[in-house]
Amino acid sequence: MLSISVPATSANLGPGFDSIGIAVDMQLTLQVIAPSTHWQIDHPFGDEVPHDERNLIIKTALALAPTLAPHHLQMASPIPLARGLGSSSTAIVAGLVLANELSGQGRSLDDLLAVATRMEGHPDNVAPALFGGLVVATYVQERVHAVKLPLPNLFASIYVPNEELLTAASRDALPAQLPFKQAVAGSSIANTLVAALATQDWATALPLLEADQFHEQYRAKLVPALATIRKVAHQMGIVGTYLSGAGPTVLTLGDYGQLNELQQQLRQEPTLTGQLHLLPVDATGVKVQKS
Ligand SMILES: Nc1ncnc2c1ncn2[C@@H]1O[C@H](COP(=O)(O)OP(=O)(O)OP(=O)(O)O)[C@@H](O)[C@H]1O
Ligand SMILES: N[C@@H](CCO)C(=O)O
Repeated sequence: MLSISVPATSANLGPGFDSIGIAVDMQLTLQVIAPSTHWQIDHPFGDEVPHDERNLIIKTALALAPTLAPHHLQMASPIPLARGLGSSSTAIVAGLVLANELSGQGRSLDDLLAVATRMEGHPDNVAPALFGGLVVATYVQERVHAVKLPLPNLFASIYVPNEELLTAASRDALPAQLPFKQAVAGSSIANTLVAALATQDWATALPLLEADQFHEQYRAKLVPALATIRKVAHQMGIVGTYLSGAGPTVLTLGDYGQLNELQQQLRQEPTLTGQLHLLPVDATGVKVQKS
């Protein structure tokens, strides 16, 4: 039996808009049950997510391998939909890897990254979903350039609000243009963040995660939990909180003990009625098992 697992991912890390992402240890798993007369995928998401070839996993697989024979599939995933934890990227990566395995195309992960980025529009979720860890990537002139950085020995405190926020809706909140001065400041902050992440200089990196100029200030009104969690964390001397992907999830990077204490405080906040997770980084990315 073929089994594929793909980690959730958190994009942007503040100023790394559309280009930095980190994989966390929360996995979508996809199993191939058997060949079938038609495509069918069993999953726990109800009618919101299709069970036939309109499903994003199957649509993606057929985009890569249009003549693929139909199969009965089973998907399980604790990754919430449209919450900023890369659910659409996990589906795209699972679909591409499924097609690659079943068709025997033998494409490399770099090749799959190029296809996945074209489908998703930016590489910040799909790159760490494929490679694991912390990845900095860009998509220019139809080419993806991706660099995996040394694995951070960090944990993620993840607050998932109860309400969905579709990426498309969250991108609608962004301005069409940025003043030149703000763009230069944003770029200098992002450059320094990447240098700090690459050298594992957390004292520099963690405050810069909170210094984004590109998107958070425009999206903050959609995600009141961002200000609440930053305030509680700052009162405890903890920095490193940002809007995960397009939101509404809010993520704080840090060490396990510190984040455990943070979560105890967050549980006392009456407005934070969503789910809390405390997870390690996923180092591996997509995994394929054959038995
Ligand atoms: N496992 C899945 N199987 C099929 N479709 C999925 C799956 N996961 C996500 N999707 C589709 O992707 C949509 C969510 O994509 P969207 O880009 O808005 O959010 P996200 O990927 O969870 O967040 P972000 O990109 O900000 O991290 C869902 O509404 C659903 O249509
Ligand atoms: N970089 C993307 C991530 C969600 O796909 C955004 O913030 O809109």
